[in-house]
This record gives sequence, C-alpha cells and structure tokens, in this order.
Amino acid sequence: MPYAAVHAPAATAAARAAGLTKVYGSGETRVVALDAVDVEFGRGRFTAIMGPSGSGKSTLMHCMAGLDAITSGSAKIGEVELTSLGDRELTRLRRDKVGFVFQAFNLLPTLTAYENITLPMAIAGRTPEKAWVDRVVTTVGLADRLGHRPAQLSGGQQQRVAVARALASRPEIIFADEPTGNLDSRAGGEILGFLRESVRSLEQTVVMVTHDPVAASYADRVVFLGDGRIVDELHEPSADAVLDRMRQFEGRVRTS
Ligand SMILES: Nc1ncnc2c1ncn2[C@@H]1O[C@H](COP(=O)(O)OP(=O)(O)OP(=O)(O)O)[C@@H](O)[C@H]1O
Repeated sequence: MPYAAVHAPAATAAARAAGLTKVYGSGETRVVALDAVDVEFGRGRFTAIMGPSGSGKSTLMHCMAGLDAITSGSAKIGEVELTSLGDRELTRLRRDKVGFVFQAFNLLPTLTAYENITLPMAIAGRTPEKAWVDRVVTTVGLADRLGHRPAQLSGGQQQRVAVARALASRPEIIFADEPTGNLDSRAGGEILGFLRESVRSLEQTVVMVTHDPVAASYADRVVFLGDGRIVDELHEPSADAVLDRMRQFEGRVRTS
C-alpha cells in the first residue's frame, strides 16, 4: 500500500486528537490528565472510552467536545480545529455540531418531552427538521410519550428524551458520559440499544465514556486510557473480552 494510504488520517473521522495534552494546575498540584493523546473517532461509529478512575476519560471527552481548553496539541471536530476558536465560536460549534448525553438527564420539568427534545434548536433559532425529529423519536421509542412532562416518565424514558434531544439537531458527533449510570440494567440496556440503533440506522457518531464492560460491548470499538494515555483498543468487543482486558490492566498496575 502506498505510504499516503497507510499514514493519511482517515477522511471519515468525525473527531480527531493529535498530541492532545491537558495539564491541570501548576507546581505541586500539577496533574497531566492527558499526555499527548492521538485518537480518531470514526464517522458513523460507536466508540466507548474506558479506563480506571482518574485515567483521563472525562477530560478527553470534555476537550474533544470543546467544553475544556486543551494545553497543547490538536483537537478537531470534522475539519474544525477547536484550538483556533474563540469562546463564542466554540459555543456555536457545540450547539450546532455536538450532542451531549449525561448521567443526569438534565430535562426541564415544565416542558413536555417534545419541547425538551427541540429546546436546543429553539434556543438557536432553528426550525426542527420534522422528518428527522420524527425518525429520532421513533428510533428511541417515544412517539406515544411526546406530550408527557419528565415527572410523568420513568428514568429510562427520561434518558430516551435526553438521547433524542442530543440527536435532534443531527450533530456531527454525540458525546455520552456514563449515560446509563442512573438506570437499572434493563433501562440501561434499552438506552444502549437506542444509541447503537442511532449509529446503525441514523448514521450518527457516538463516543461514550463508561465503566461498564456490558455497556462497552454495544460499541464498535473500545479505547482504553491509562494515566492519560491510550494504552489499548478492542474492536467488536464482547463484554467478556472487555472485562479480561480491564483485569490485565489492573494486574499490570498492581505489579508495576
Ligand atoms: N478541574 C480539575 N482540576 C484539577 N485536576 C483535575 C481536574 N479535572 C480532572 N483532574 C485530574 O485529571 C485526572 C483525570 O481526571 P478525569 O476526570 O478525566 O478521569 P476519569 O478517567 O474520567 O475518572 P473517573 O472514572 O473517576 O470519572 C485526574 O487525576 C483528576 O484528578
């Protein structure tokens, strides 16, 4: 294969970090949370980020989503270099190109499910694309709950609203931070199934931070972080393979 074909970055990356370094604090409190991370998140793929507590998972997600400034290196969404943007441009980029799903559902209690789903677009002055929002709502199984307020919905249904809200603007990439952390395993499995389905049938791109090997097994690929570095990855992971790999890291940390 010619050199360029091997080494050129894939044109299909939805987001990409190169030499991404994030340092918090200085002097005695200095922490290198990310240490020259190179990683790509393929378009139309579902990637899980795993690693021990403090390994840099949330920091990586926040830096890639433009929520946290990076210390050095590069972070791109599509072809847009985040470090070249000012605060207002970053806010616009997050609003237009990024969807977020957090552990806490963060829904507004006085609004209906439908109003919550379309709120970010209403704030941005954009008219929801009806056919797309209909597909999203059907994909996450909310068609018959759109008039309900959050208090009238189960935790799993509330998180489905949050997933639909993240998908509604058809973002370039969705970042999910422990999206099933507040749910029982059945509701959690449903949410993961909907995220998987949004990648498969709606061609969305999802990057998810998780501690749970079963959650990670819904992804196409798992990236493992250790001490602020990418230490390994798995493709088409099974929960058992993820668990095995986690045990190997723990063993290595203990014996090193
Ligand atoms: N705002 C901050 N100020 C100082 N240090 C921070 C800050 N945020 C994170 N860190 C440090 O950076 C490192 C990576 O933290 P991060 O939250 O990214 O890890 P994580 O893998 O997401 O952990 P967890 O699984 O516990 O959520 C840790 O050592 C953490 O203490």
